[in-house]
Amino acid sequence: MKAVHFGAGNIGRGFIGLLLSQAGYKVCFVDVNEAFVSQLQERKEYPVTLASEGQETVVVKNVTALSSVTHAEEVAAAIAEADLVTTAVGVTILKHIAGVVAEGIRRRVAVSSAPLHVIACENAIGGSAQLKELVYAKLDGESCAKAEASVAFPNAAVDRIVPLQQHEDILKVVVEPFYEWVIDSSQMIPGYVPVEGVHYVDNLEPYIERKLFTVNTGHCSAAYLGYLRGYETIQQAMADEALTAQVREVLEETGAVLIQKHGFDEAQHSRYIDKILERFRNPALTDEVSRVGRSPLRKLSPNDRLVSPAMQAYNRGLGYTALTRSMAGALLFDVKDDPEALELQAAVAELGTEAAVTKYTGIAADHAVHQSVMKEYAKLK
Ligand SMILES: NC(=O)c1ccc[n+]([C@@H]2O[C@H](COP(=O)([O-])OP(=O)(O)OC[C@H]3O[C@@H](n4cnc5c(N)ncnc54)[C@H](O)[C@@H]3O)[C@@H](O)[C@H]2O)c1
Ligand SMILES: O=P(O)(O)OC[C@@H](O)[C@@H](O)[C@H](O)[C@H](O)CO
Repeated sequence: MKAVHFGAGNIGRGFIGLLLSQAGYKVCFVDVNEAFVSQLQERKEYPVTLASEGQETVVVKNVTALSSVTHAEEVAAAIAEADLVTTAVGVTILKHIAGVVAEGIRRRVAVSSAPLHVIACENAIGGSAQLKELVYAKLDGESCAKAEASVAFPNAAVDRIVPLQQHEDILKVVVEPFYEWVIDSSQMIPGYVPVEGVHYVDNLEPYIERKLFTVNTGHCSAAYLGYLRGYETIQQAMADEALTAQVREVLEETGAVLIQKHGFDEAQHSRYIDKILERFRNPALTDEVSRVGRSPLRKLSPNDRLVSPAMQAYNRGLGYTALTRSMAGALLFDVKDDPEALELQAAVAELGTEAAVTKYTGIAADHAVHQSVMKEYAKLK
C-alpha cells in the first residue's frame, strides 16, 4: 500500500508517517524543506523517541520523500498511484498543495477508478472538506465527476503533542506517548482497509470539537497567558498555579458547551480535562509558548478554538469570560518572528483594538462577546 504524505514536519514524521509505516504503507513524504527531503531520500528511515520515562525509540522504515518545489511532476505521479494521501502542513498551507493534488487526481481518474482517500490531518474543523474545495477548484468538470465516484476526502481529528525539534539528527523527532487519530468513516469509500491505531467514527463532530476546544483551546490559553507572564515554555507556564487555574476555567467553559451539545458524561469529561492538563505538564517535553501560540489570526478566526466555543457558549446562555480572556491574550501575543502576530499588532495599531477584533473574529463591536474581549484586554494590557 502506498501513501503520499504532505508535510515532513513534526506531526508528519512524529505521528502520521509513523502510524502509516507501522500499518504497512510505503510512505512518500512531500515537503518544501530540501534538507528533510534529501535526508529521507538517502536514509529511507528516521527515529521517533517517546517522551516518557523509558525514552523508547522506534525507527520508522520504508519511507522516502519528494520536494513539492522541484519534484511536482513526480508528486502528481505518486498521487496517481497512491492508496492514501494525507497532509500535515498547516491548514493555511492547503491552498498551496491543492494544485499538485488536483493534478495527481486528474491523472489517476483518467485511467483508474481505484479508491483514493485524501485526509487533511490539520487542527481545523472540516480540514479535508476545505482541501476538497481547493482541489476541485483546480480540476476540470470531467475529472471532478469521476473523482466524486472514487476519491473521498474524509475529515479527521489528530492529537499528539509534538514540540519544535532541535537534534543533531534533523529527522529525529521526540513525541509524547499519547496519540489519537479519528477519521469520519461516513465520508469514506466502502470497503476501505482500516489503518491500525486509527479510530473510525460515523460522526466526527463531537470528537473534533472535543479535541480542538479542549486540547487546543487549553493549549493556546496557556501559551497566551504564559507569554504575558514571561514564560518561554508551556511546562513553565503550567507550573504557575494561578495560570493553570485560569486555563482550567477556560476548559470548564468549553466543557459546558461540549457536554450540553454532545451529551458527554460530565465526570468523564472532567477526567478528559485532567488528562490534558497533565499532558501539557509532561516534564519530558519542552514545548515553546511561541509554537503553541503561533498564528494568532488563525486561532482567533471564527471557526477556530477560541471564537467558536465562545460564540456557542453565548448562544446557549453559558459562560465565556475566561475564553474572552484568552482571546485578549492572543491580541497581546507580540512574537516578532510570527508573521500573523506582526499583522495583528499592525492592525491593532492602525485600526484600533475594537475594529481589529471585529476584523479577525467576525464579532460585531456591539456583541456581548466582543465587549467581554475588550474588558479582558483592558485588564491584561
Ligand atoms: N505539532 C503538534 O503537536 C500537532 C499536533 C496535532 C496537529 N498538528 C497540526 O499538524 C499540522 C502541522 O503541524 P506541525 O507541528 O507538524 O508543523 P511543522 O511546521 O513541523 O510541519 C509542517 C511541514 O509542512 C511543510 N510544508 C510547508 N509548506 C509546504 C508545502 N507547500 N508543501 C509541502 N510541505 C510543506 C513544512 O516545511 C514543514 O516541514 C498543523 O496543521 C498543526 O496544527 C500539530
Ligand atoms: O498546531 P496549532 O498551531 O494549531 O496549535 C498548537 C498546538 O496547540 C498543537 O500543535 C498541539 O500540540 C496539538 O494539536 C496536540 O494534538
